[in-house]
Amino acid sequence: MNKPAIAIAAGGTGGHFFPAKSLALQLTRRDYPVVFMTDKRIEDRELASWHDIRQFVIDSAGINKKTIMKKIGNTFSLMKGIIEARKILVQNHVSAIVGFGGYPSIPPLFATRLLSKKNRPIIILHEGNAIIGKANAFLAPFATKIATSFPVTKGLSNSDKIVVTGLPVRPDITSLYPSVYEPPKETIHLLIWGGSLGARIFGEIVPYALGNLSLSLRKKLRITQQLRQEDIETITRYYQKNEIKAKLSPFLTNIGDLLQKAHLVIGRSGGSSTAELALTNRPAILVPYPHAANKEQYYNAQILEKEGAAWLINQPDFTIANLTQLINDLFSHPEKLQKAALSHKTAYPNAAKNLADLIERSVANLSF
Ligand SMILES: CC(=O)N[C@H]1[C@@H](OP(=O)(O)OP(=O)(O)OC[C@H]2O[C@@H](n3ccc(=O)[nH]c3=O)[C@H](O)[C@@H]2O)O[C@H](CO)[C@@H](O)[C@@H]1O
Repeated sequence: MNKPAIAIAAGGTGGHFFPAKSLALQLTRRDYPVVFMTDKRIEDRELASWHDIRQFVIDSAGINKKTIMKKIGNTFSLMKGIIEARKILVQNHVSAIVGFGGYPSIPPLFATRLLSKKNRPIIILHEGNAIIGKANAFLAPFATKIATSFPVTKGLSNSDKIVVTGLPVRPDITSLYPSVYEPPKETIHLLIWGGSLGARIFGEIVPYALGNLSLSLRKKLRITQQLRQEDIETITRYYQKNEIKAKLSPFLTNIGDLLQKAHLVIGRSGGSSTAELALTNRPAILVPYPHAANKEQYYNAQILEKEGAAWLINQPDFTIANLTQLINDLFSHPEKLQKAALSHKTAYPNAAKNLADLIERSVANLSF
C-alpha cells in the first residue's frame, strides 16, 4: 500500500531549513512521499534531485511591520501563501504536515484550517530553540504533537502533546557522534561562525582579541572564520601582519570537518548551532543574537552554559578586552576546554529518526 504524503514547512534560513532537510531524508528513506514547502531564500539543488520530494516556494511574510504599506503588502503575501498552500495540500493528498517554525511555516500550517475535517492533515510542530517561537506558539493549539530540541522548552506547559526528539542535524555532522575531544597542544584550531546569515560582531571583535595574544600563542593558532565578504580583505591583512594563520569565507560548507578539528568555537547560539556543538562535544564561547524577538538564542546558550559546556557572553560585554582575557585564560589552561567539552548533555544523535518515528506513529493513528 502506498504510504501517505507528508508535508514539511520550513523557513529558508539554515536554522530552519537544515533540520527540515534532515527529516525529509529520513522520510524518503521510509518511502513516504514528501511535499517540501519553503520560501524563496532556498533553492537547494540536492533536495530537488531527491526522488519523491516535491518542492514548493510559498509566499509568506511577518505582518508586524512598521509602515502601513508594508503591513498591507505583507498581509496580502500571507493570504496568497495560504491559498497556494491549501491547493498544494489538497492536490498532494497530504496526511500530516510538520512545521519547523519561522513566519514561512505559517501559511502552509494555517491552510489546514481551510480544509474540511475529513481532508485536514494533522499538524506536528518542531521547536528548535529552548523557548517556543512566536509562529509555533500561534500554531500550538492546532497541533497533534509538538517535538522539542531541549528537555525543557520555555513557554510550553507540560502536556502529552510534547515529545522530546532533539533537533535533526545534517547527517555528515550526526555521523561524528560520539566525537572525542583532544585538548590543544602544538596547534590551536579555532572555528568562528555567526549563524546561517553571518554576524558582523565576530569580525569586529575576534581578530583584534587574537592579535592581543602573545606571539608564541598567535603562532599556534589555526583560524577558520565566517566573515562578511566586505571584511575579508582587511581581516586577511590583519591576521597576516600578526602572524596568525587563517582561512576566511562568507559561508563555510564543511561544518562537520571544522567542528571535529576545532578546539574552541566562537559564535551565535541558534538552535542548529547549539545542537551541532553538543553532538560534536565542542567547547564554545556563545554570544546570543541580541535582537531576537523572544531571546531564543540567549536561552539556548544558557542551557549550554549551565552544563559547563560553554561561556555565555551577552553582546554588550563581548568586547576586545573581555575576549582577550577569556581566550588567554582558556589557551593557557587547556584542561578548562577539555572539561567543557566533556560537559555537553543535550546531544540527540537520533533526532531525525525520533522525529520520523513520531510522525509515523501519529499518521498510523489516523483512520483512512
Ligand atoms: C537571526 C535569527 O533570527 N536567527 C535564528 C535562526 O538562526 P540561524 O539560522 O542563523 O541559526 P542556527 O544556529 O539555528 O543555524 C545555523 C546553521 O547554519 C550552519 N552554518 C553556519 C555558518 C556557516 O558558515 N556555515 C553553515 O553551514 C550551521 O552549521 C547551522 O546548521 O534560526 C534559529 C533556529 O530557529 C534561531 O535560534 C535563531 O535565533
